[in-house]
Amino acid sequence: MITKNGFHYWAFSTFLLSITVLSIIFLNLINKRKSISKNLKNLPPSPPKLPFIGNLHQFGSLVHQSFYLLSLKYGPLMILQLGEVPWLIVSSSDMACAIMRTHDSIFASRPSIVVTDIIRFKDVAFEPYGEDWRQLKRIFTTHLMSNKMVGSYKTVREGEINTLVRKISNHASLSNGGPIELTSLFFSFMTCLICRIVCGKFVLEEGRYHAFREMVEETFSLASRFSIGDLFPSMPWMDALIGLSRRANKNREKWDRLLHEVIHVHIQRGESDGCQEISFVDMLLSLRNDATINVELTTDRIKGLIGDAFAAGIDTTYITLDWAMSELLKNPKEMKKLQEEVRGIIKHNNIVTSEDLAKMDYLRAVIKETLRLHPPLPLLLPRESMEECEINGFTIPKGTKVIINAWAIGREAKSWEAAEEFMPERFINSQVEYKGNSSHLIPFGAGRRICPGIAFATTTSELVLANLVHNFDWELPEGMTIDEFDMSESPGMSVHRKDSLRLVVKHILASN
Ligand code: HEM
Repeated sequence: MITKNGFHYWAFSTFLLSITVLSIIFLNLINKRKSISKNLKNLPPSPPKLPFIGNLHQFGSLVHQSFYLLSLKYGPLMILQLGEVPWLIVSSSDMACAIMRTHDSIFASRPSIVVTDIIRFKDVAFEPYGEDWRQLKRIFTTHLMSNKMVGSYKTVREGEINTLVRKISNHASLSNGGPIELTSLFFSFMTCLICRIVCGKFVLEEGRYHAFREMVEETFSLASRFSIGDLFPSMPWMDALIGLSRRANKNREKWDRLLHEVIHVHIQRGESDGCQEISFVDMLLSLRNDATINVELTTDRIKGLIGDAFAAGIDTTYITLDWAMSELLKNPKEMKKLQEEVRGIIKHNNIVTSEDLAKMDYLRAVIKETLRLHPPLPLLLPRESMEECEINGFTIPKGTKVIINAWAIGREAKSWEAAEEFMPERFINSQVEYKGNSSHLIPFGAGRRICPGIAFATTTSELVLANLVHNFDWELPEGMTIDEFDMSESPGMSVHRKDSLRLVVKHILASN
């Protein structure tokens, strides 16, 4: 029972406690407000927002183009509120340089993304910055994508190019001038090539190619958008409600089964099964006992590394081929110049080989110009800051999610004359390289997170393109004028042509 005094004592202490708690909350609020307004004062500008959706209403399905238009008004560093989450959008080469070079160590992490978090194994591309990522990237770069390894894929690459050229020749001789669908040919070519390098020829022979192709298509369609959970983290259940989480989990299970089977088959066959091609999977399995590797190569990590090669290597490279051919058809003078270069160098053979590429400056310029105008990942891959820092007088808080608009940077008026035009000549005698110190040409990103597949992707694209323009003449489908040839983009994380590329193969070299 509470006495009168006791009651007073209880009431008084409750009163004191309440005052203390309220004061703490009040002081906290004031402090928070102070720190928010301190940060707000220095934050990059933002377009006006609507309640709840933020700036989501200000862009259409081609997000990189909408970001570009907004950046013309709000500047090269702007904050867009995507639902509940603020994102820093970077749209100039100077600001990209500040993020990916000057402050690279701060911006080298990746944010969590709902779908990729479900689908991925322990991989390189989406692993947050840290020792695990460092070790996995070293393995990926040294044992799959080093210049030496890229050189060693010569036979496989040229074999697949031969098959591609044969398919096109057959079409040309049988089709009576009907158009050939190049987009799906490029996709098949890249899937076969990556399959052979990563898993070995026998995987292709055993029909798993179709399974990989299906998986890559499904993964890209899933990973190509922000989920509701990314935009509104307070409502993660929405993704389950609309079935996205179930689709992503199903995709993960399918990858798991496929990769498990590939690893299991490799372990059973061993390296000494008489197959001449030592694949990336063989290499990874042998590295499990290598004392120089500073990370345990668990099955999850091996799956992650294989998954990266498929997810990062196929789509990006075949998109480059699609856009390069499209630009050459849209610009016949440039096509002629390229054919003259290639045919001038390759006089007697009908297959261009890796050794011939060194002499083809215009060809290299065509691929660079294609990647400037059509970076396959126009917004690169997202980054996240690990500390607060200051850029261009603005405060960028720790944990800021960052998008770098390579598509906009490829069109920046101060870096590129007649930026919208396809002019490969601009790269002849120019110092601009993908890995160079400038941040004008960044289709592969830059800094610690730079794409490890540059040498592989550029050699492969150059070689395919050289063979296509050397062996064949190309025209638009009958009745279509250059002005009618549609160069529209389709929405997504990787940006394809809206329509698949259909062209007429007009003439085949006599030697074929
Ligand atoms: C034209 C073809 C390609 C393009 C345009 C491209 C573009 C990119 C871009 C923009 C990034 C993010 C870079 C950043 O955050 O700064 C990236 C990362 C990556 N790419 Fe590529 N890529 C291509 C081909 C390849 C190939 C052939 C492979 C391997 C088979 C590959 C493997 C990777 C990996 C593993 C990462 C993650 C790197 C990391 O997070 O540290 N890419 N790529």
